[in-house]
This record gives sequence, structure tokens and C-alpha cells, in this order.
Amino acid sequence: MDYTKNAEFIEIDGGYLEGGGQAVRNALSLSCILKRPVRIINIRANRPNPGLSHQHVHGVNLLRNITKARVTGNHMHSTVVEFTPQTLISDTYKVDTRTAASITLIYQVALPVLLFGNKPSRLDVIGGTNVSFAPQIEYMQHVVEPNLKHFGISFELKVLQYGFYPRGNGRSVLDIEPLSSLKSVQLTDFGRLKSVVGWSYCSGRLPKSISLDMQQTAQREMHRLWPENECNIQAFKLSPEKARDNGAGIVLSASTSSGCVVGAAALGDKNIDGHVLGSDASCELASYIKSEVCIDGHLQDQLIIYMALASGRSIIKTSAVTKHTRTAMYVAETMTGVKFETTYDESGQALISCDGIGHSSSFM
Ligand SMILES: Nc1ncnc2c1ncn2[C@@H]1O[C@H](COP(=O)(O)OP(=O)(O)OP(=O)(O)O)[C@@H](O)[C@H]1O
Repeated sequence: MDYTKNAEFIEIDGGYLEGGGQAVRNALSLSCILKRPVRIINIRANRPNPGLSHQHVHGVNLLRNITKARVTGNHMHSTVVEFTPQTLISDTYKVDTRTAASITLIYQVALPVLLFGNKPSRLDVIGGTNVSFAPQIEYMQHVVEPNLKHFGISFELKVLQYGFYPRGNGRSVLDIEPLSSLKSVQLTDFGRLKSVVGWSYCSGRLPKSISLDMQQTAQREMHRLWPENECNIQAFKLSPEKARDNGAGIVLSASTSSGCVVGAAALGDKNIDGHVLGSDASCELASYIKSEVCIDGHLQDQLIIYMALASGRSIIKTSAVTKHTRTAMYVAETMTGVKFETTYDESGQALISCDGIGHSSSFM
């Protein structure tokens, strides 16, 4: 059915619960996938600077280009967007944010859409690869990617240049393979911890000792708790060709015998202390491993859209349900009609499930 002809807008309240950019991204992605016009009101109402910011404007405009959508409100500080998609064109899309806007959040809005295209697509984006309140690029490569594989999703992500707050200047390329439909996932069996891998980096004028401090602290914590398991964290200083500015951070990823991958990360800000960052990331990762959850606290909200679209019943075992996740459920329920359920197992971990709508590509 072509919903775009004389169709009513579905309304999403962008101020609901978390009231951040995630609701805007999910609502627009689903609008494009389902070809249903959406009106998003109260955009980022719970943020100190409400309305669309750079990253969100670039995300809206990228989806406009991909779907030849009719759009109003796609400008900075806009608190209402009306978006009517027309089609879906697989292609190479370039976005230059000219800021440190998160590249991974721009991928987050367009990846689910381009999956349902008729041929492979490429997203070549300039912005921040490793910035706060967003997945670091290594998290997307080593935590998001293996988890999306369970849905049948396949992508390749290459970093050409690292970019940090405030200047950005990072660049990465995401190659997306199209698919006909998403498989449902059953991620409830943690199995046994197999190994931990990690990336501890710094750049610019920051000394390599910061990377080494992050690495050693995180590695020590992992060895203390799981002395039998391999923990291999690489510590490096990025070359000036790879990163022009100062930046430091660590991303960890734990794999289990049943195919689960959980991650944790920390990012340097001002007054960087490598030991503190290493400890923050390893303590977060340790809490997921100890509680044997299959999906970490950050990935949770990022999987909701895929669960809603998949064919059949999906279920994930995860840590305390976040406001981001409950917001993503509200958007997915409103746009697709699915119903999410949250229950708790005997150890108190959350089990999130839904019967997906089994969306299928109109091209395959
Ligand atoms: N450390 C992290 N690791 C992985 N993912 C993260 C991390 N921090 C945040 N995220 C993810 O980034 C997304 C942030 O969404 P959110 O709505 O807060 O951000 P936003 O679009 O930048 O808008 P806002 O500026 O309104 O916060 C969520 O999917 C969240 O799970």
C-alpha cells in the first residue's frame, strides 16, 4: 500500500520520557521504512538546548535525500518536523557535518532504512568518530556489528580519519548490504565468558602513556575477576595522519560461548586520567559479565527498531531498562503497532520481547 498518498501524519511526541534525539531518529527511520508520513513534535524537549541540533538536521536531510521526502522543520532548533517519504534510493551518500556531530548517530538513522534498498549503499560521513553520549566508532564496529548480524544484517565500517570534540574532522565509510527481511533474535543465553578484546587510543598532543594507563587498568581488572580468560586490549597512539586533534578513549568488547557480545566504553574529556577511564570501562563491562546479560545497557535501545521490524518473536536479556529504551519502544509501538513486553528473570535481569511485524523489502 502506498501510504504517502493523502495519508495522515502519525504523531510522535519527541518530549516523551528521554526527550532526546533518539526518538527523532527512530521515528524518521520507521517513517522511511514503512512509507508513513510522520510529524514529530516537542523535539528534544528534555535537553537544555531543545530542538534539532547539527547531527539531527544532517540526519533528517540525509533521509530526505534517500527517500526524496517532503520535509518541513529541517533546520537548527526546530521543535516540529513533518516528514513524508516518497521512495527509497540505494546509493552513495556523503554527509559533511562540519562539526563534531556524531557519525555513528548519523549511521543510526540511515542504516535501518538502506537495509531495505534494492542494492548496496555507502554512507561516507565527516564529523566526530568518538564523541560523548554516542557510540564510539569501535563500539559500532565491534559491539553493534556482531549483534546486528543476528538479525541477518551485514555491514562494513572503515575509519579513514578519527575526529573528536570540538573540531570533528573524522571520516568513516559504512557499506551496507541490503536484505529482504530481518530475522528475529533470541539473545537470552549468556553461556560462558570466552574473551575480552579492547582498543585503547590517544592522539594529538596527548602522550601514549594515557593509552597504556587505560589498557593496564582495564586489563588488570579483567584478569583479577576472570584470570582464566584471555583479555587482549591494544594500546596505541593514533598517527597525525589518522587523527589531527587530541582525543583519548577506550572501548571493550566481551564475547561468550553462546555468541553474545557485550561492550563498554569510556571517553576522555578535560583533565584526562587514563586509569580512571580504564576503570570506568572495565567496571561497566564487568557488571554485564557478572549479571550474564546478553545485551549491554547502551545497545538495548539501539535494537528496539530491529526487533519491531523482524519476522517473528524476538527476545533479549539485558540490564536495567533505560529511558532511551522505553522511548524507543514508545516510538516503535506507535509507528508499527507492535507491543513490547518487559519481564524479569529469576536473577532480576530484564527480558524484552515483541512479535515483530515481519517487514519485507519491496525490492527483493
Ligand atoms: N557510551 C555509549 N556507548 C554506546 N552507545 C551509546 C553510548 N552513549 C550513548 N549511546 C547511544 O547513543 C544514542 C544517544 O541518543 P540520544 O537521544 O541521547 O542522543 P542525541 O541524538 O545525541 O540527542 P541528545 O543531544 O538529545 O542527547 C543512544 O542510542 C545511546 O544508546
